[in-house]
Amino acid sequence: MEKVVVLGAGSWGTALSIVLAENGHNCLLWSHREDQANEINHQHSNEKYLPGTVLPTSLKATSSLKEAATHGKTIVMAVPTKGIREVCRNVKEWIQEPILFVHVSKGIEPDSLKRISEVMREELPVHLIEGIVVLSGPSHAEEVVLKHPTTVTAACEDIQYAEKVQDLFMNGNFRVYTNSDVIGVEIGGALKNIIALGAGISDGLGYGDNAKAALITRGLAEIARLGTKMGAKSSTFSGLTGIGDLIVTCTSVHSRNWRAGNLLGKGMKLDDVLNQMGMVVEGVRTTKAAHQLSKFHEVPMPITSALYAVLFEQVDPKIAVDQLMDRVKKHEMEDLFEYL
Ligand SMILES: NC(=O)C1=CN([C@@H]2O[C@H](COP(=O)(O)OP(=O)(O)OC[C@H]3O[C@@H](n4cnc5c(N)ncnc54)[C@H](OP(=O)(O)O)[C@@H]3O)[C@@H](O)[C@H]2O)C=CC1
Ligand SMILES: O=C(CO)COP(=O)(O)O
Repeated sequence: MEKVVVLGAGSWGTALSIVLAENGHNCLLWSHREDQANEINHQHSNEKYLPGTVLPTSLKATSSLKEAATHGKTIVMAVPTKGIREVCRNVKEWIQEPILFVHVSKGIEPDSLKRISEVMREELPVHLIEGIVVLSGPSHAEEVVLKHPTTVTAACEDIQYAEKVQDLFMNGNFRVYTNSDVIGVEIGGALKNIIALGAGISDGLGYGDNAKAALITRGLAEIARLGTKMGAKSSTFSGLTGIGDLIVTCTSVHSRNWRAGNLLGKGMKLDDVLNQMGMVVEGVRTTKAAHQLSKFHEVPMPITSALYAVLFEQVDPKIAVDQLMDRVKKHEMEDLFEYL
């Protein structure tokens, strides 16, 4: 039994805390809202983020970051990308020994263009980091709490830390693989949200399965094109954190990115969509970051550019789709030519 703390009591932080608590670990879940920590401790529920889910009584919550930071030697960061820097800055004040950090957030920081593990290394003193592992894959919180079979990947350049995280989380319903390609796992997990927004828009416009299959397949091509340029292994994109997460996010009604895209496709304005969602829609900020990355690395990313135009330049979604279809002729495998 290990002592593990999870920072961030939204859907994913809570679902992962349940996995850890039910695996027999002493898991403490930190919420930045005292009322939510009280609800978890006394009602054994988190109605805003996982309605109807009964939390194990062994799962404890706190709103004290000091208590959380001194609970054990493993910290799972489960706040949205936008909150990672702030939480790292605040928690490091209380940490007293090297910590194995696990992050589960799927995004890229706009402007700095940093991946989450890079942001964490910028904010946390090196002597406080035992290792940083990214845990990612096709895994909607709503299905994890129902104990439906789920597979994810724990990635770290130093595979012993990925294996430690595999041991912590793995059980009969939650299968964890390991990988050493941190760049590929982080890029795949972050950029699939852009394509999921696009798939939602396509469905909202009333287009069918042909269009969605096209978005998933050509979306993967542009994610891999950028990712490999950034140093990822191309094989990672055919794994759980690449095509696996793309499939689940583009096809599931649980996906906040798909749902947000669907409302955009039906004509709702972005601000109204985000207000209505009430949960994080990572793909919006990541579209901005990926658009910047594609320019920086001079990698064509037509679907990302179309999404950028819809989200930030008020281009009508139908016109954006027409423009994607009207692009110049291409060979499907042109990316492979570079490697032949
Ligand atoms: N939900 C899922 O199925 C999965 C999510 N992920 C990823 O996990 C990350 C977290 O997502 P998820 O849990 O779903 O998001 P939610 O929107 O469900 O919850 C976010 C939680 O983080 C809290 N929070 C936001 N900003 C801060 C901050 N600065 N400091 C402290 N707490 C903060 C929110 O608090 P408040 O209530 O006050 O807003 C809320 O409790 C995302 O990057 C997402 O892509 C990955 C796999 C699956
Ligand atoms: O990453 C996820 C599933 O793997 C969750 O996706 P959403 O953030 O779109 O709900």
